[in-house]
Amino acid sequence: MKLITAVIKPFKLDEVREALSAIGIQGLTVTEVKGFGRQKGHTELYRGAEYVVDFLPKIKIEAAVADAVVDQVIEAIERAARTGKIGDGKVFVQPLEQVIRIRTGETGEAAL
Ligand SMILES: Nc1ncnc2c1ncn2[C@@H]1O[C@H](COP(=O)(O)OP(=O)(O)OP(=O)(O)O)[C@@H](O)[C@H]1O
Repeated sequence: MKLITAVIKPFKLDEVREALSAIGIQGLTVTEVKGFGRQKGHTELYRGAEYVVDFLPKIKIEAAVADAVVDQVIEAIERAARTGKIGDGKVFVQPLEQVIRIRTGETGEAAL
């Protein structure tokens, strides 16, 4: 299993969620975050307003997925979140040791 973390532009959240649902991803955690990439200190347009601050609002998405679908998930996020402009975000992939569904005690991929 892998934990896929993506940091995306907030207005892309719906498209990314739909793309992930379409390939059968059943669970997702979403957090409002702030961050910067290589364009630190530059301006970026966010909902019509220009930001000249270092930290820009972003959305962090976390999905625990089976190894077999990792590539599909990355492709779906890339396709849905890309505008081609700076700040489109990043996808991080980490090994995931264990998942436990608290209600049933199921573990591993059965708990995803
Ligand atoms: N190395 C990193 N570590 C942790 N978070 C990062 C890192 N790089 C980017 N992020 C997060 O991803 C968000 C979007 O990154 P961003 O797309 O600006 O990266 P970039 O490398 O500058 O790419 P681009 O040139 O397309 O803007 C940042 O605001 C930050 O929250």
